[in-house]
Amino acid sequence: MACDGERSYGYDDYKEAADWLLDHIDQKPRIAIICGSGLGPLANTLEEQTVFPYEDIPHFPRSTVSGHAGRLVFGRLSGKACVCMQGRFHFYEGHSSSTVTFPIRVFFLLGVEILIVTNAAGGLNDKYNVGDIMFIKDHISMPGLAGQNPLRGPNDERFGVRFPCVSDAYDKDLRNLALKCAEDLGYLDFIREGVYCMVGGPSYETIAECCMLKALGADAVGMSTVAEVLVARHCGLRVFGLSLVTNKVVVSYESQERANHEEVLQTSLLRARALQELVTHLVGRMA
Ligand SMILES: O=P(O)(O)O[C@@H]1C[C@H](O)[C@@H](CO)O1
Ligand SMILES: Nc1nc2[nH]cnc2c(=O)[nH]1
Repeated sequence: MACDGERSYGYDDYKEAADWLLDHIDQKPRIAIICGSGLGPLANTLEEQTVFPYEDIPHFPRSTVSGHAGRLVFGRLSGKACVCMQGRFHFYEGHSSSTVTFPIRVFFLLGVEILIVTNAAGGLNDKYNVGDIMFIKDHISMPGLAGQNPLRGPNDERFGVRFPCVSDAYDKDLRNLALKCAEDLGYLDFIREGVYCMVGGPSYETIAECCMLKALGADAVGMSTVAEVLVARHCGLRVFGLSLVTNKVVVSYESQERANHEEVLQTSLLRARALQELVTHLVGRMA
């Protein structure tokens, strides 16, 4: 697939995609879930499914990463109308930030009010173990700090304001509800709360970069999520985010460990069930 690094979309593109979907679904979803690397099986648990490959939806981008199927799955989770992205878009695939976040504005136009984002991430915090689930309380955007903010460019007031505040990007009430769900499920041993740092990828971090990110206060590092969250907050969606810690980053020059995508996918498989149960429970308890 050609690199679309300069691609941007206008209101009519989002609207066409949303109207096409509305013509093909029975019920509008209130909750959207983005499945991270290897976390796609969550979408398979939806009941009364209607599935659309991305290529069938007007203007929808294509997913190119292993572990990302490339389908929108509509259906019911815990009785609530949801839509799941089975496969997301990343900058490292060559997509523009407009492409990466295209689905979010489509969800907004569908009437979605809550976004659940999941990702696979490397653990920076020394206390974290592989398989831990970190509820995201805040983020650091390395691309954003360098000017690659998805809201850069002309602002469309139909989506949101020019200068959105993001000190409350990750909804505290949703996080507290998720903590209660984790407690009910007996998962507290592997639940954490921390700061996600987004880097551009696709190369994993050098040892010096990992040491720097730790010093900056990040607990986990990954290559997604932040752009989606910024665009979601811009248009007023409430956000709950979680990272599955699929590997521990390497911080010693003596270490023989090497970050690799296979380990990421394997760990995702091991925690797939717990993640599904947690998200299902959380959606069930949302007002
Ligand atoms: O889509 P996510 O953020 O879960 O994917 C992570 C980051 C990279 O795409 C990949 C690295 O292994 O996993
Ligand atoms: N950047 C980055 N992304 C990841 N996704 C899963 N593990 C990692 C990691 O160690 N670093």
